[in-house]
Amino acid sequence: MIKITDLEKYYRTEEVQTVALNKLSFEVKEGEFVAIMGPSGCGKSTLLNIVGLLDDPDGGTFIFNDIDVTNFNERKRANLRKHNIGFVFQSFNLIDELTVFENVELPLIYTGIKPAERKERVEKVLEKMQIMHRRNHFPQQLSGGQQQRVAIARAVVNNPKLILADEPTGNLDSSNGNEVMDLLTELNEQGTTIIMVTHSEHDAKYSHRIIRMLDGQKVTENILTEAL
Ligand SMILES: Nc1ncnc2c1ncn2[C@@H]1O[C@H](COP(=O)(O)OP(=O)(O)OP(=O)(O)O)[C@@H](O)[C@H]1O
Repeated sequence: MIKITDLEKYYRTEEVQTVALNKLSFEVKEGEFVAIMGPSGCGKSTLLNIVGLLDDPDGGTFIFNDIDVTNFNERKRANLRKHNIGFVFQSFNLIDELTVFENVELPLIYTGIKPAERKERVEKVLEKMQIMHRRNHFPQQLSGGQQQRVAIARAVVNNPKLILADEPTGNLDSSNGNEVMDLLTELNEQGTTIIMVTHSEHDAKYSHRIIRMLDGQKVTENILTEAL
């Protein structure tokens, strides 16, 4: 599904140039659950932004679903992104002014789904995430664990092939964190490919494979289990 070869990304300010990704290469197959680990500043978020088609690399190639997307412009990237990729962030990134239902409905509006079908799909995913009883609440009225369940509902409502999760349990206690990891595992078992950045060895154990990074490069890879 993903083939990255010699990926490079630089950040330039007037005085200095930071190498965020230094000829990084790896592959992720459809159905895999991959964890990415490494110290602060090693380039994990930069990598996730490129894989999520939110940013473009300065060198190397990126193949997504057999398409070379390395030089896609923003319009083409956005189109591919909204149909194929769901995002889950550490800080949930829900819109405070919208209800639970409206937050989850938003990606369906972007992809042009009609209201009746939107209602059906949002309700189905809220049921699945066991948050239906809070459908008319606003994010601030929910616990952290509930907010992350809403964020996962929003990430999956368009049935993306790929979920990118950036420290999804970073703001949760261990019981809510485990619940989120169980949800991600369940989605993976149903066929969704997952790439998760984490600082937690505990969370990384839910994955099939751990890629460890240092200074913008891959240093090791541990295979834990085979993907289904
Ligand atoms: N917008 C930016 N401008 C300048 N430098 C940046 C920018 N974004 C990231 N960097 C630098 O690029 C390098 C990689 O950053 P990145 O955020 O990808 O690391 P990370 O592994 O995700 O870190 P963390 O675990 O702390 O989130 C760091 O040295 C960082 O300071």
